[in-house]
Amino acid sequence: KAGKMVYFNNPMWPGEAHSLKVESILYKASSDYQEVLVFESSSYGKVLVLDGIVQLTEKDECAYKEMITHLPLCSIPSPKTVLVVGGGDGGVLAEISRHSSVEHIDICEIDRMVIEVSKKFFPELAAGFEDPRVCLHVGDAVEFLRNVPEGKYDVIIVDSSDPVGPAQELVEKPFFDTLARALRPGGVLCNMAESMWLHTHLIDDMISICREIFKGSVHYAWASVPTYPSGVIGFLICSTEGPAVDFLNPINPIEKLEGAHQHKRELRYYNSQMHKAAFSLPSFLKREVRLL
Ligand SMILES: NCCCN[C@H]1CC[C@H](N)CC1
Repeated sequence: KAGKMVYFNNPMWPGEAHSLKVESILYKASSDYQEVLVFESSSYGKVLVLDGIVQLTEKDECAYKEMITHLPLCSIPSPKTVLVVGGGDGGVLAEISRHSSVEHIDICEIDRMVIEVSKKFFPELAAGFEDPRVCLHVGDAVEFLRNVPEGKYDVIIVDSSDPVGPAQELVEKPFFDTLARALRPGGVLCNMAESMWLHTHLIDDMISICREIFKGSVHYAWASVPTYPSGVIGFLICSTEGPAVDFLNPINPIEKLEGAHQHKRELRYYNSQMHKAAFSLPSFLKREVRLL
């Protein structure tokens, strides 16, 4: 209700909750997959919530979408074909479209309601769907990837929700196998990889799986997102065997990116320094996920 605080607690972060003050509820319905809620908050703009978990707020969504997109796309020379798994709000699509080398973007989002709700309440993000290079597939990415030709993509971005609902399968080994098969040699995968403060077991499991499958390299990077539990979110960035990828030194410098895109929107979080810094990890994490 308006004026009330809404609390986000969840088995993914037992014993803690994050709260935001609600000015007004803008949308609330259940899709075939999850409950979809949009509300106007007092201090973070509009907020998109799926099954009681904050997915994005207007104030800080820039950090997540810019980093999950430009960390991989600025790491390889002229990426051409990109796949987004999830990402139904369109924010990542809008970021990918800044890269003039990209010729084709597939997106596979399971829940059509997320796309429609984003078009209505987050038009700046949903503008990503208007790019002529974008091809939308509504369905289960596990199924979609089974029918993708081997080595099709330069980059795959898994912009998923938490593995406690429709996204459960997206952190399991069989899915990573299909991702690796869909990438060309030297291709890059960038996955949402939860919080270093809350999920080191899950991160460790994901890194172990990726180390088996991606023989190029496996790195963990992170960004500050105040409305995500513990205020940070991580990214697992891997490359398949093939041309070496130096993730820590972006080769598509942001200046070029700034000039290349025809968008009037400037980047709000990503830049070359933040790119490099994102791979600097606290000692406890390096020990716990054996990234020493
Ligand atoms: N496309 C919007 C972001 C989706 N990813 C988020 C990662 C962290 C989660 N706790 C919530 C969703």
